[in-house]
Amino acid sequence: MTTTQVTLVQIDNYGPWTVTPEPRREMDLQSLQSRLFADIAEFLGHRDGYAFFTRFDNMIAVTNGVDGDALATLQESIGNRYPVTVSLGTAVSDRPIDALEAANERLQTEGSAQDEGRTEVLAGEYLTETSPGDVRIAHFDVVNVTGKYTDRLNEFDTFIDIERAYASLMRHLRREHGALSFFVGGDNVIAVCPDMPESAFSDAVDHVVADVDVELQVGVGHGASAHEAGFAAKHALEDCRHAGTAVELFGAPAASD
Ligand SMILES: Nc1nc2c(ncn2[C@@H]2O[C@H](COP(=O)(O)OP(=O)(O)OP(=O)(O)O)[C@@H](O)[C@H]2O)c(=O)[nH]1
Repeated sequence: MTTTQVTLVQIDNYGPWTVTPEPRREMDLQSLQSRLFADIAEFLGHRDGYAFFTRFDNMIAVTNGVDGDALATLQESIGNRYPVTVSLGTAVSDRPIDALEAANERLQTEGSAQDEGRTEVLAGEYLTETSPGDVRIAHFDVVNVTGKYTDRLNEFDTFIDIERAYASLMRHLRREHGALSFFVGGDNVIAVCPDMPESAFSDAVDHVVADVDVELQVGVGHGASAHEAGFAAKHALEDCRHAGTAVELFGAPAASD
């Protein structure tokens, strides 16, 4: 059974800050947001967590193995170095969407994202132990994106097709399984999944072909942390490339089939 620890990172009162005392230059906001994401990704990555940029003002992280003290250090360091602060809500569940819901609620009950009195909330529950079956990651990519898209179409039309495939996949996995899928660049989507049978991954690939006519392949891995599971998934994806298969599982077998 998977046990995913999810942390919601929310920039405090960011909307008002972006327009005070008047609207700020857009590229200044973009560089602030990407630097903040890079810092959070680096901090959590060194502790074997994964961070996803999602909307940048809110980011979602898988933090199995990271405790409240470490997150407090992250929060303090951001407060010292940036003109904004962050709140961090964390929760644990067997389904990633349920962990995120609970993490989100921890911030929502403390006040609005645009409440100037609600800053630097650090709330949550943290796993005290980790085990190899806790995190399951599925790493999807488009089969031969270079030959079919990058070397043939202009970048914007390629982007439209990749985003359509991402939207189709993320909705399907959210609806059917409570998984959280994130576009991570290029033609890659990383899905944080609960226990799912192998057939669920081939169903997801079939769904995207039928829905938007984009062919995906996927490697699936387990681990005690996001890094361990994600690394195994990358190896499984390499197996797809070599074997020409759509789905490969790495390590422990899927829960049931
Ligand atoms: N985030 C992330 N991006 C990757 C990774 N591997 C490749 N990419 C991105 O995906 C793009 C396409 O690379 P590939 O997926 O290897 O190319 P492809 O033509 O689809 O080849 P096949 O996957 O073998 O079918 C690269 O330009 C990178 O931007 C990865 O592990 N993580």
